[in-house]
Amino acid sequence: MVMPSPTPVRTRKTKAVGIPAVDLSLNRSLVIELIVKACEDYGFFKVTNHGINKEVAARLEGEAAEFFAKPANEKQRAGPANPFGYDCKNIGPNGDTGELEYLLLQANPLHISERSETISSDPIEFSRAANDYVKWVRELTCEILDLMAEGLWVQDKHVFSQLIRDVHSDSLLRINHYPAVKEIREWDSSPKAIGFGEHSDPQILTILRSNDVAGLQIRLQDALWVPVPPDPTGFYVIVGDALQVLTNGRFTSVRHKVLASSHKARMSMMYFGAPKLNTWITPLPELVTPQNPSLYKAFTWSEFKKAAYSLRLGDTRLDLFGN
Ligand SMILES: C=C1C[C@]23C[C@@]1(O)CC[C@H]2[C@@]12CC[C@H](O)[C@@](C)(C(=O)O1)[C@H]2[C@@H]3C(=O)O
Ligand SMILES: O=C(O)CCC(=O)C(=O)O
Ligand SMILES: [Fe+2]
Repeated sequence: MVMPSPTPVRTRKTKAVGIPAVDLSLNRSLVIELIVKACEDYGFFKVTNHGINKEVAARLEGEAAEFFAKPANEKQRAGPANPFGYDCKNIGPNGDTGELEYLLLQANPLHISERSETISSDPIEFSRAANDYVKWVRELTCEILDLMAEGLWVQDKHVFSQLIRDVHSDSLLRINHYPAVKEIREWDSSPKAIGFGEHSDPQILTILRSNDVAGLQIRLQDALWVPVPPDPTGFYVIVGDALQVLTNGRFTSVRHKVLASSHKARMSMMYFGAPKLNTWITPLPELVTPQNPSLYKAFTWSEFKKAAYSLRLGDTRLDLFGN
């Protein structure tokens, strides 16, 4: 009998590229320069020295781990996610699937505390942990958006962050759990299971934090995929479609995906910063010039969301709104 070769076979094209990292404690003008460059080249970067106490993420991660460890029938009490709550393997309303289970919540205290009743036997503790996390991560999102606005030389430095700060902002909190894969055959050339398929995030900015388990990959502009090393001490920043439009294409929303291929479960927590539903999303006037005419038609966040939810996960929805 011929045994399979023990040599790992590369099934997809990936590239060994360093992910941009920005130390937020550095000099402000250097931080701004690094952020703008990362958003133009990658639509993605890591932040370190962000000022968020590690206990804040650890508490929510602990609460979520307790929830995901429950028997399936108990978890289903918090679902299905249409669009909010718990779900397993189904992503969105149009037949997309992945090797994960998740909680998807609106990032406001009332919604979180109502939902906590079906998520935890100690709902007060769960909602405290989730609301605390959201509060800190929203601050970080706004700080980064202000740095971006400054780097783009727009007049109103809070032009992006005020959209997220609005009490009626449509921001979301998502906690994904990718169960461990029982057997990984290094020599197996079959494609790795898709945890979360290729897509861009529709919102303005996503702040992602994961445990120490790999799986996330981003797609570069030359279409090569880059694995993102997990770092529970940092936060990854993802430019969303709405920020691409607001910056008239100067920042690009990054396509990303998660491969489910580890012996250990991956847990990730995403805060998706979004405006309120009736906000107009249109390129900032400062970024529209005769040399750079507006690339997009004006639309409301509600119209864009409706389009996103009528499409599949991997579809490029911005094509529908181009000039
Ligand atoms: C297939 C879908 C799932 C999604 C809504 C959509 O119709 C297309 C966008 C998807 C996405 C990706 C980023 C976020 O995880 C998410 C919550 C979002 O706002 O857009 C998901 C949506 C979802 O899982 O409901
Ligand atoms: O789970 C992850 O690491 C990323 C998930 C993701 O991209 C999403 O939920 O939109
Ligand atoms: Fe995403």
